[in-house]
Amino acid sequence: MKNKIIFIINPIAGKSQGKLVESKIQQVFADKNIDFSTVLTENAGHAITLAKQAILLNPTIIVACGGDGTINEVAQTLVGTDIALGIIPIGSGNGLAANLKIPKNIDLAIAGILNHSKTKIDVGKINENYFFSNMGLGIDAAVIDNYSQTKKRNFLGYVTASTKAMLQFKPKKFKIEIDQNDAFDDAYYFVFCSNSNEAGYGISFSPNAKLNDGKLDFLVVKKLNVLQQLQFSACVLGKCIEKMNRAKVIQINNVKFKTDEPKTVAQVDGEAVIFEKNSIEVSIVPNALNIIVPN
Ligand SMILES: Nc1ncnc2c1ncn2[C@@H]1O[C@H](COP(=O)(O)OP(=O)(O)OP(=O)(O)O)[C@@H](O)[C@H]1O
Repeated sequence: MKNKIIFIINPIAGKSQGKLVESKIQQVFADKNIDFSTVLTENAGHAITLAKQAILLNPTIIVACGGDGTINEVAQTLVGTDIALGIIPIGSGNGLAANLKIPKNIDLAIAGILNHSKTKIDVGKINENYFFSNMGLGIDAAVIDNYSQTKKRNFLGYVTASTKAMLQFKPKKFKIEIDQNDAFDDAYYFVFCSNSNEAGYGISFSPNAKLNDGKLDFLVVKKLNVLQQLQFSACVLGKCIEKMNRAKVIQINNVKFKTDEPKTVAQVDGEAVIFEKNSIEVSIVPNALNIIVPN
């Protein structure tokens, strides 16, 4: 079947290279006898609308050009369809693209859209929505919440947001049910479910996670004092959190979080999301997304 490719480009992702990417795509694809088109997002959430409109045109591939937030919006609409997701990673963190070994170099990433293989990956589900990389309810959610309020969409922005979160964060109380069994009931510093093995910038909280193992890697860390928080940061950098005795790492199918708080701030694929329910359910949907990766 002849490919028809639609590129959805976030112009403000990462270093705001969206327009440059659009012109490079047009240069590369113009003489390739491939049916393609490009469209730029205009605001947060717009990629969902654009992807729904794109699906009506019967493409074979929709390419998300942006970071994990843009990928999340585009891929939401593709779960369970035959249309494959492509990625040109021009975000700041680019965790999912790193796991899929999609190059950050724009020219190489575009070349990988032309010369690709198809595969399937698992998809995470949080209440009614999907995630593709990871979600969290602890300090990471506080970091992302701070980051969403900063204008610096780069590593320095994350460092500033992390420092502020470390100074202000109060552990969150959850009753946690795993695979239909009561498992934990405590106050937590870190609560994280991951489909992918990278969270962005080469940082990993779940180095053993696999995108196609039909499982989520679940990590909880009980509340920590200041020294233990420093140990946690060192363990994140050393990719060995599971060695901390206040941490538990388990592979799971689903998890339910119950809280007495009226609102819970979560991070979902690196974007802050507020849940106004006292129950949050997270599960894995195996092989639910077609994806293309460079050959
Ligand atoms: N034109 C736009 N103006 C403002 N925000 C936009 C626009 N288009 C998309 N967005 C929003 O920008 C946010 C950030 O996008 P994205 O996650 O792709 O980049 P990033 O945060 O730089 O990368 P990463 O998530 O990999 O760190 C998303 O929430 C998306 O909805």
